[in-house]
Amino acid sequence: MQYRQAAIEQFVVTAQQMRDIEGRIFAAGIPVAALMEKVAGLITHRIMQLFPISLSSPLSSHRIGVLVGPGHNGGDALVVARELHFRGYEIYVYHPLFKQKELTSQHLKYVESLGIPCYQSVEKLKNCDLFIDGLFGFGLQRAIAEPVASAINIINQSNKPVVSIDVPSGLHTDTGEVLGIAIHATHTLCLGLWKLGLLQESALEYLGKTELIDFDIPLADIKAILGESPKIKRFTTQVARSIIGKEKASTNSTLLPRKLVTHKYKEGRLLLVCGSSRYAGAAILTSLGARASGVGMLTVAVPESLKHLMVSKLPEALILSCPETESGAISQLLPNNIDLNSFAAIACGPGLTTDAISVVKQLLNSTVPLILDADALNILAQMKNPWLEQGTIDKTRKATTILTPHTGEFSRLFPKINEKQQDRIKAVKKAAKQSGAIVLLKGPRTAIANPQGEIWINPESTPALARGGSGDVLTGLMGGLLAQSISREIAPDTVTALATWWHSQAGILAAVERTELGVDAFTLTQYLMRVVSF
Ligand SMILES: NC(=O)C1=CN([C@@H]2O[C@H](COP(=O)(O)OP(=O)(O)OC[C@H]3O[C@@H](n4cnc5c(N)ncnc54)[C@H](OP(=O)(O)O)[C@@H]3O)[C@@H](O)[C@H]2O)[C@@H](O)CC1
Ligand SMILES: Nc1ncnc2c1ncn2[C@@H]1O[C@H](COP(=O)(O)OP(=O)(O)O)[C@@H](O)[C@H]1O
Ligand SMILES: [K+]
Repeated sequence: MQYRQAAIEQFVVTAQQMRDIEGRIFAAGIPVAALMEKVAGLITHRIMQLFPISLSSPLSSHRIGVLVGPGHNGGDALVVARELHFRGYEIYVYHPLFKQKELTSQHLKYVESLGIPCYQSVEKLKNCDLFIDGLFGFGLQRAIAEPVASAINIINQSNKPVVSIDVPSGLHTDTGEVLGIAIHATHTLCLGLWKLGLLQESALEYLGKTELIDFDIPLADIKAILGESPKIKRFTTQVARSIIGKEKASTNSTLLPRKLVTHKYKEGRLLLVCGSSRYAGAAILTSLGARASGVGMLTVAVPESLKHLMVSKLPEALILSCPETESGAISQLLPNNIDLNSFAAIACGPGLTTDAISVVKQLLNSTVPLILDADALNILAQMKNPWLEQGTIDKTRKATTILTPHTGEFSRLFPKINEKQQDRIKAVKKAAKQSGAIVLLKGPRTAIANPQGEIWINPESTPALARGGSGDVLTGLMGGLLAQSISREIAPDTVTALATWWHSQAGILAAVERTELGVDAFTLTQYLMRVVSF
């Protein structure tokens, strides 16, 4: 059961994949109507938990407006309407379109026969306290037209809670794009498997709280369509925990438990290259992110003028003071005697300024797993390196390369990928294939792709992280994890996703305790450890 839940929460489907899975289970014999009853029963149960008929209910009355579209999303809504009616709720149905699928039309007929008022004007539902949105699900094909568009507008203006069945009506199931207008839900009960569009940034403002209603689609049918190892997955807390599961914890259980017999160099040697006299704080924040990862040995290369500051902030780290340019950036060389290939991983970029170009070139020539962020990405973009278009960065470097752009850095690095902005998942997939690197596209729904087209999506985050310096923390944390992962055989794209998950969860925890405005980047570093002491 636990295995099923963990697996099902990871899967992500397009509308076509959902249709294909649905097709298999119908072909195997389950009647469409039986499945609809089952699904709608689960939705009813959940709505009754969220909005019970009791003194503790968030509703002032129990009048519920049910919005019914022409397809099976509308059919689900009608079964929910019928069941809630029998449970004592006062139901009003709005069904704007005459042409309905057969099953939907039958349910409407029965609902009408029960004396439940059914209207073609949404105005008649104006006294309802709650709306259930069954206008369109994954069958929405084109922009919403009148009269439904105006009805959605009225519902959105009402400021009442709205529970959307499967997806908020009006959102494209795959891209999350708004097709004309969309329902602003307060709750989205996604049916069976997570729809890709619900993980796209453009959908976020419309979703409200999201949850999956598992209706027991056999895993074999899911795997038959998505493959044994699905290409797109959500990086859930269970995934993070399963990484622990691969190791036997010798002492207390933390994210990456250690063997009893070990030493600092076995627990990861990380080199950070960051900071300038202009952006000294970036070097500190990146280092504190790395510190929180538990990395065994941290070395930080900074311009020589930052050395004392860094020593005072990070007494445990080895600070390499590098010669600097007139502008205060790290210049041509790290100290000559440094053997870059002795590190398990290198992370470079925060606060560098674009004057540190020679250093980035030098690091690209190393054969160590390398994370490039911030100005290192801007430098890479300026270099117009052919690797970015030939998919050969990893092969040429003979080591993993991880690029962590936000949207602006992404468009500078990959100017030719002018996918419709909505489909960030498609864009990051193309970027990874085109460059041969692992690419992490930052934002409210960060997505990570490897060159083989495998994608992790970080499903939870908080706008509290939209704050200068929080990306620097991520780079350090990721560097520390990457350095430690080498001996643990965790794939680098998984490490990238693990760092992203950890960073977001720390932001969420900090925002709960301190509000969204209380999560400055330094504070964020102080919350990281609390997330993973499971
Ligand atoms: N998969 C599963 O396992 C299960 C799925 N279930 C449920 O089924 C839902 C999917 O049902 P669905 O395929 O009938 O599609 P749905 O979204 O209701 O609407 C399609 C209808 O709308 C129409 N239409 C399209 N665009 C339009 C527009 N702009 N303006 C006007 N009309 C438009 C289109 O007709 P068309 O005009 O294109 O011929 C068609 O009639 C799914 O989301 C879930 O709730 C569960 O019951 C059981 C398990
Ligand atoms: N609205 C948001 N919701 C969730 N996470 C966000 C949001 N905005 C930014 N973030 C996260 O915060 C971090 C910001 O990184 P970045 O843009 O590089 O900032 P900086 O360079 O100032 O450190 C990224 O991890 C990003 O995913
Ligand atoms: K819907």
